[in-house]
Formats: sequence, structure tokens, C-alpha cells
Amino acid sequence: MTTSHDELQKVFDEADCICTEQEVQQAIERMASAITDQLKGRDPLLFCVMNGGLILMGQLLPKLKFPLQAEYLHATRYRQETTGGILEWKLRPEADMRGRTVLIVDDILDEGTTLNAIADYCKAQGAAEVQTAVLVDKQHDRKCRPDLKADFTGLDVEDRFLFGYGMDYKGYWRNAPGIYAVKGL
Ligand SMILES: O=P(O)(O)OC[C@H]1O[C@H](OP(=O)(O)OP(=O)(O)O)[C@H](O)[C@@H]1O
Ligand SMILES: Nc1nc2[nH]cnc2c(=O)[nH]1
Repeated sequence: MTTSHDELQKVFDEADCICTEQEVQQAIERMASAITDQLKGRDPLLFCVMNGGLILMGQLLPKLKFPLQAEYLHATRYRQETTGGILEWKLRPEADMRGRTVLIVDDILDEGTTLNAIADYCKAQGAAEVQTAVLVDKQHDRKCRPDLKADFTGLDVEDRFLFGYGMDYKGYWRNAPGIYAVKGL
């Protein structure tokens, strides 16, 4: 079913801004600095998890001022829903990751199933080390492993359905300039 323009505008107008654009920009600066400290000189291979990781990846890359390679992969488990299902690979990474330090870049760590599965895949493909970077980590006790954390996290966020900075609402509003929580969700 399609969602009308008016309905989509209403979702944005009624949403709560959880993190302003300025807060997100500061978080991305901090992430870039931490990633540089850890991965500079290690010839890392970065994978953007499409679609949601697109904006974080695009904003991080020019702040990482050392040699690295950047590629993408595409895995999804929410499609256009607000609850997750089984992870579906749309495009597996093609790069040879044997012996490499891999950094997976995504918008959100929610239950963690997506990042866990991607990290396991990269390890099975021979990556020497797999690290993860997410813009937001949703705070709740439903992680697929109780202690699951990304290696680099921008912001901790509340347990609501979010959109903006890569995260979508029914396929829309990845472009929202901040992090927003849908009214009632
Ligand atoms: O931690 P989890 O509970 O597994 O959820 C996190 C994943 O959910 C979103 O992807 P989605 O499946 O919505 O695809 P998208 O990137 O195209 O939005 C998001 O981009 C993460 O990859
Ligand atoms: N857009 C969006 N995608 C998600 N994937 C997992 N949690 C979320 C969320 O809160 N918002």
C-alpha cells in the first residue's frame, strides 16, 4: 500500500526530534576521530550497509584522512516495516576480505541481528578482524546478545521507531536532517 504525501509530511511534522542535526554532526566528528585513532595505518576495508548506512558512510569517509578502501553490501530485515524479520541478503560483498581489517558501517544497532550476521559472514570470508560503526544504538534489553555493542557508536537513543540520517519511515525520510521518533511508536 502506498503512503500519501500528506501522511508522510504529517509523520515528520508530528515526530519528536531526538537528536538535532548539530548533535549528529558532533557525534560523527567524534566517531571519525575514534576510527582514525584505531584504524589509521591498518589498511581497513569499509563496508557501507545499504540502504541505511549511506549517509553515515558518506559523511564519515571525507573525515578519515588515511588510506582505506570503501565498498558496500546490501542486507535488510525490516524492509518497509517497523518490526524486523529474517535477514535477507540483497547483495553480498564482492571484495576479497581475507586477512583484512573490516569496518562495517550502518545507521542503527537495534536488536543487532543485522550487524551480527554481517560480521559473521565477513569472518567466514576470512577477514582478520571485523569492527562495527553505527550512528545510533537503541537502548533496550532485546539485543540478540545481551552485551552487544558496536566498536564505534555515535549516540545512544531511546527505544522508539526512528527515522532520519539514513533511517527510513516506510522507505521515506532517510533524508530527515536529524534523528526523529515517530509519534506513537
Ligand atoms: O539491529 P537490527 O534489529 O537488526 O536492525 C538494524 C538494521 O535495520 C535497518 O535496516 P533495514 O532492514 O530497515 O534496511 P534498510 O537499511 O534498507 O533501511 C538498519 O539499517 C540496520 O541495518
Ligand atoms: N528506520 C528504522 N530502522 C530500524 N531498524 C531497526 N530499528 C530501526 C528504527 O528504529 N528505525
